[in-house]
Amino acid sequence: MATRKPTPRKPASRATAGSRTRTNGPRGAITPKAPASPRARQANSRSTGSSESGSALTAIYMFFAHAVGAGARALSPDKMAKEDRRDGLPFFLFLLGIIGAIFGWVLIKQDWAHGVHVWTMGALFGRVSFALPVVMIIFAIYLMRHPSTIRDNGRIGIGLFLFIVSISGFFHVFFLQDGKVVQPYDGEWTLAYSGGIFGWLISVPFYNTITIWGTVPVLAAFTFGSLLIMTKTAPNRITERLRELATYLFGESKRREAVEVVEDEIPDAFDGTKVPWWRRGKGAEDSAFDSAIVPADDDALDGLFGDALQSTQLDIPSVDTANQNSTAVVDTTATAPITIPAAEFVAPPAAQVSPAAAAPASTPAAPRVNRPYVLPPLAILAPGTPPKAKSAANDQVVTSITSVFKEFGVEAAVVGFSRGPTVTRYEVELAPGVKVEAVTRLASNISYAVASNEVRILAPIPGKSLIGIEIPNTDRETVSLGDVLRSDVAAKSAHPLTIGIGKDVEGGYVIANLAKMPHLLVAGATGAGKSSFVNSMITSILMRAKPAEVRMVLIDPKRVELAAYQGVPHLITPIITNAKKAAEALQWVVKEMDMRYDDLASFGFKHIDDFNRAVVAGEVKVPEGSQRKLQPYPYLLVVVDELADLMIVAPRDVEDSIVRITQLARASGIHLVLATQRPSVDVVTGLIKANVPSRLAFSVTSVTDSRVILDQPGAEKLIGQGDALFSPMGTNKPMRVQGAWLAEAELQRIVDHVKQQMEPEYRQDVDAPVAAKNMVDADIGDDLDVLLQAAELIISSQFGSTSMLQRKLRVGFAKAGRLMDLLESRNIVGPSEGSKARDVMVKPEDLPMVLAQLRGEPGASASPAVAAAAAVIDAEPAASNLAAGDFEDFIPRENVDRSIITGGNGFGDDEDGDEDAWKLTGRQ
Ligand SMILES: Nc1ncnc2c1ncn2[C@@H]1O[C@H](COP(=O)(O)OP(=O)(O)OP(=O)(O)O)[C@@H](O)[C@H]1O
Repeated sequence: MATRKPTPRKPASRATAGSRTRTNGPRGAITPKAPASPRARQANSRSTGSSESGSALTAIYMFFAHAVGAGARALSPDKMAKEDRRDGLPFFLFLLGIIGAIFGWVLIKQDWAHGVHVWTMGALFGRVSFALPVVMIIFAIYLMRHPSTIRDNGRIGIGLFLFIVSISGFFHVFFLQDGKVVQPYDGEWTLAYSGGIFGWLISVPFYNTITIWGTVPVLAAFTFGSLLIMTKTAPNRITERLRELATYLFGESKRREAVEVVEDEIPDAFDGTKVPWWRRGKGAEDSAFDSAIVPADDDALDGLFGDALQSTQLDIPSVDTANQNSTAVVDTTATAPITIPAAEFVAPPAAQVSPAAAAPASTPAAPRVNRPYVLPPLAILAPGTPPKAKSAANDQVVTSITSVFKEFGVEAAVVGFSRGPTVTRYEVELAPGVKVEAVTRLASNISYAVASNEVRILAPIPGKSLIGIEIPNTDRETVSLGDVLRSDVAAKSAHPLTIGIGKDVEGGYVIANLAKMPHLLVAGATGAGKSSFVNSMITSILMRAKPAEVRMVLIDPKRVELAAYQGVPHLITPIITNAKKAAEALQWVVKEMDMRYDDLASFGFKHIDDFNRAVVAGEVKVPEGSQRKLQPYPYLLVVVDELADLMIVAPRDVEDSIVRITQLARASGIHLVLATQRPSVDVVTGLIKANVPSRLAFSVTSVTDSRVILDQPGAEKLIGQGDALFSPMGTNKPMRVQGAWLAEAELQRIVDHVKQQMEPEYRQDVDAPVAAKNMVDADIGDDLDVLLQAAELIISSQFGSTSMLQRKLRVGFAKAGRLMDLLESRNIVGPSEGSKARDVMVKPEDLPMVLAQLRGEPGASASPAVAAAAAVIDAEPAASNLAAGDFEDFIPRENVDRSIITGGNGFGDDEDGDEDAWKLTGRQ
């Protein structure tokens, strides 16, 4: 066994000290960005000079760390953005491993080197220490390749440590000295050749009580447990995991294929490709659906080991800039996303069919895409202007405010400020007994002193006993969407509807979860930054969500704002640019919502997330005999870029649809974003406002507009170009944010990326539920019966005369003229030719079909003549509205109000009453 040797103390203490300094290096280096609080920043800047040499060392250290990290990632299939690297700590482990190998292996014959080894790792872990360099290097490489999975890496680290300690325990009970278990007082050399301190700690309590016969099973249980922790395996899934491991190592056996079809249908990625379980948690932080791919499993593990991350997320925005330089408006608890196993959006059954018994015909199995859907890399987005903690202008403003207080004899002082990208908030403290109004009254004097008419006073700053004076920066900073999405808060939020909003006044990132809003009203004057926000929002979703997770309906009556997104696979219909069709699309959304609710009700779920989770877990069973294959529903995001345009065309319908969607859609995973540059009461009606609880106000021209959006003044004081007040549901004090900016080139790159991944699959089935209902055109109104008679008369007689209609149908001249107009608008008769009878365009054999069409019956297909005529009519709006594309597939033809096409006045054509061609025939 081990022989005692002289203790080489010096090398050991040197090594320890070295370790300590190195540990500090990388930790400091990987701390994200500067703290947000101004005082902290000032403190930082004071200490900057003295730590210059330290930062040079850190830079050198990080240079080598990144070089090794790059080597570790060279063969990895996953490419990583520069900003996502976390090489500092893993490099430290790597260095330890190399040093351990040098001392423990290469220089083992040198007494001094051997001594160093014994006094460090040897004394701690015993004989296992000889294997530790390999373990450390492999773990370091793993960490370099998987930096974002902090939660998983922590778990694996704990499991690995327990594993090593358990093995040390084995060594400790089997490598005895003089037949006895080694004790610490036997010295380091003896410990090093047994199980070390850790081996002693874990084994001796058992050895002394239950002898070696009891200790070995206990140590085996620890070892086994550590493997379960490392591999994230709940005890009830061990056999399944072993089978998966066998599959991964040796491929799928034919016998298994037959048995485990169901399991194969729970894929990890969008396209259904399977990923070994130990990598499933990988996407937990950045891809919602990955995190819950095996929900039952995760729950079991979370129950065992806790899940601090999920349980600590809050419902309402939390401002924690001092700690993380980020403001989270994120909540993923209630609407925790689920895994969508199938690639495609699958239509629910028709509304009138009992959802549980719906036929599979309405839910066609979409073709499975073989290629995995890859989200765009964050590196595609450029960084913004580096934030400044302060500038000379800030000191100047502090002096100006202080002199105003002095001049007016107000006992108050500026005690600090926090500089945001657009404005700086100066914090003013009042002397005891001084009224808050003493400062608020001075608003215009302060404006005058700082030469800015956009001074906003907060009395008090929410959460602080201080008055805030917000004054625009003369040197604004651009907040890039890339920086916002790369922030820690964004990385931690797994929800696919999490979007980057921008930065707050303290320089913290503001991230929001659309699912929690659950609907958003965005308003602001023209040029204030509304469209830029809508772009950032949609791009955030393209960056973070796969089409199977989020689908979108984009309504862009202005035709240019959202055109860039045409063809992205998240769309369920081409971008809608026609206001009338947009109103109809909203009605379709209401139907989709109703169908989702039918499903929720019939399967007994309250929220679509619960339903989806249950579908993924295979817990939802369709009734006996039903062929329906259940699929999870993606979130549906409906974006209206100019609400005013819709409200002009069909105010009642649009308002009805919006109100219905906003009242109910939350639980069905449907979320609405309404943007307008006309925040007046006729556009943002009381009903709409009452049901859209989250608001984002950009600069507006009047205080009235501000009240319409936020129910309070403030937005009129904003300075435009993305400066906004954000009031998510549940907050009464809006927070000031600078919206994230996205350059057109970046947007184009992202759109190109997602378009390359997948073709859009526009909904083809939407006609089905609507077509089942008779849809009489609005312009026919109550005249359907008489119009049918008129059509029958004219088509069967092949004689298009208004007089004939007057006589045969016993209607007045005006009514007969209107009927003729209606028939002309449907291309049943030709245009008026003075006193001559009109041409009849439809043959008698097509009469039944034409009557069915007029009745709005489902399935009524047009005759070739009518179809050709209809095509000409349809070509008119399509030609002027190319982006509407295939929207006819989306809204059934029967639903289109053709009165806008006819241009008829409703009172007959140019028939002048003396048209009497009918009389000429001599018929009665
Ligand atoms: N977040 C931002 N950061 C920096 N500049 C911005 C930001 N948002 C908007 N801007 C600037 O303001 C200009 C107008 O923005 P945007 O087109 O979004 O306004 P809008 O409110 O949509 O106007 P409109 O209603 O006329 O379309 C942009 O061209 C850009 O220069």
